[in-house]
Amino acid sequence: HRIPVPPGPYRLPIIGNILSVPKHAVWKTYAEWAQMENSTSLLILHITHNKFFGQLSVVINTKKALKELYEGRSSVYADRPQFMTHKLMGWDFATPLMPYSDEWRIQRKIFHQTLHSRASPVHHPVQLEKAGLLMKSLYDEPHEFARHMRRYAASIALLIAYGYEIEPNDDHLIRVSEEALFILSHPLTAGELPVNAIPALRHLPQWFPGAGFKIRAKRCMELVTEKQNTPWEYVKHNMAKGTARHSVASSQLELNELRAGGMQGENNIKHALAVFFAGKPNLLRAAHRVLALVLHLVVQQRARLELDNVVGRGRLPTFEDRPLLPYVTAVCRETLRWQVALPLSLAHSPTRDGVYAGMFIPKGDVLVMWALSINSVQYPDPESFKPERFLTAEGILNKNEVQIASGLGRRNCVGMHMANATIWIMMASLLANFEISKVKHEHGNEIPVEIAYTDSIVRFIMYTTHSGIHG
Ligand code: HEM
Repeated sequence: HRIPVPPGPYRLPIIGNILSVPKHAVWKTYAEWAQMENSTSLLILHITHNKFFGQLSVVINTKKALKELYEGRSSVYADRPQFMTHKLMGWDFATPLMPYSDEWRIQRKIFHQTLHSRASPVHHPVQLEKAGLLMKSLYDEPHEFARHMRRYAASIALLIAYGYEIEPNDDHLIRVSEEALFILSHPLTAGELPVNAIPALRHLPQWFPGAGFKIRAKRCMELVTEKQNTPWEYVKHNMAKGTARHSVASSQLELNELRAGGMQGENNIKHALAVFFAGKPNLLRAAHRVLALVLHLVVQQRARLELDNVVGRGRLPTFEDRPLLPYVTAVCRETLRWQVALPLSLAHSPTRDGVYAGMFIPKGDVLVMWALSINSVQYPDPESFKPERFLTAEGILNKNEVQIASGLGRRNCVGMHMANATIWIMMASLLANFEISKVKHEHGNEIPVEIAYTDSIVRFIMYTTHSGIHG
C-alpha cells in the first residue's frame, strides 16, 4: 500500500479514468500525457483500473523501461492477458494471444525454425519473384496499387506457409483472412467489455441488450475456421497425392511424422501457420509505405539516386544489393516507425507483482503496452517522415533497427526478418521503377490523397474514393 502505482489522469470511483481516454488515436494521447509528466524520468502511466470499464493499463514510455521490463524481467512479462471475446471469436489458438504456456512454446518453435535470422533468407527467392510480379502489375494497372500491394504480401505468406498460389484476380482466402483480423482488432464496444469481466455473460442470448457482440463473434469464428482449414486441407490433399510444393506446412508435417507427434502435433502446426498467414499480410500491408512515398517526393529522389548508382537501370534490385543501399533500408525503417501498424504493440501481462522505478505494477490482468514510435525524446519531430534518423552523419545505417515496431523479449515478433525482407525488396523495386505521384484532375491539378486510419489495435488504412496515387 505504501508503494505508489504509476501516475495517470484523475480516477473516478468505479469507472476509473476511462473518461479521459480518447476514442481516437489513443496512443497519441498516452504519449502526450507522458510528456506532460516529464517522460524522461516518468516511465509508466496508470490509465484505467476497472475491469468492467477497461483493464488496468500501464503504458511504458521509454525504450530503457521497455528493455528493463521485457528483456531484463522477461520471465515475468512474457504472459498475455486473456479475454473471453478472443475465445468467442475463435482466435484463442493464435500464438500472439496465447498465455505463456507449453503450447505457446511449441508453436513459437515452429515459427522460429522457419523464420529466424539465418533461416529467413531461404524465402528470398519467393519474395524476389513476387516483387517482380508486383512491378509488372503496377505497371499495367497503377490505379489498382492498393489491391496489388495487398496481394503481394498475401501471396508471399501463403506460398511460404502452404505452397499455395493465390488466384490471379481476387482470392477468397485473402478476404476471409482480412475480415477475421479486422473483427478481432476492432475496439471493444461497451457491450463487449463486461463479458471479459464476467465470462458467464457469454450465455446471454444475442437479442439481449448489450449481447449484440455475439453476432460479430460468431461471424469471426466462421471466418477463422475457414482461414485455418482451407489452406491446411489443400496441403494435406496434395501431400497425399504426392504433388505438394515444398512449404513450411509440408516440412513441418514430415517432421511431425518422424517425431510421431500425432494429431496434437498436427494441430500445433495448423494453428501456427494460420497466424503466419492470418494477420501478417495485413501488418505487411504495403499501402503505408506507398503513402509515405507519395507524400515525400524528396525521399523518392534521394533513394532513386542511390539505386541508380548501385543497381543501374538494366535490372531489378536483388537482396545482394541490400548492404549497398542504406538509404533505401532507412526508408523502410522509417515507414515502420512513422505509421506503425501496432502502435501499442500487443499487451503483456505480468505474472508477479513488481516494483519498477519506485512504482507498483500488480500481477494479473494488467495490460502493459508502449507508445514509443511517436515519443519525441527517442524520435525528435516524430510526426515527420525522416529516413535520416536511421543513418549516421556518414550515411551508414545506425543501430536503431526500430525494435519498437516488433517488440522485445520472449514475445517479440518472430516474423520480423521475413517481414523486413518482404518490405525491403518491394520498396527497392518500387523506387527503382516508378515515380509515385498524386493523380491529376483533367485540368492538371493534383487530387489530394486523403487517408484515414481505423482506430483498431491493428491499424488499417482507409482511402477515400476520390483519392488516387499514380505510378
Ligand atoms: C511489418 C510487419 C510486422 C510487424 C510490425 C509486427 C509486429 C509485431 C509486434 C509488435 C508483436 C508483439 C511483440 C510483443 O508483444 O512484444 C508481434 C508478435 C508476433 N508476430 Fe509480428 N509483426 C510483423 C510481421 C510478422 C510476420 C510476417 C509474422 C509471421 C510470418 C509475424 C509473426 C508474429 C508472431 C507469431 C507474434 C507473436 C509472438 C509471441 O507472442 O510469442 N509477424 N509482431
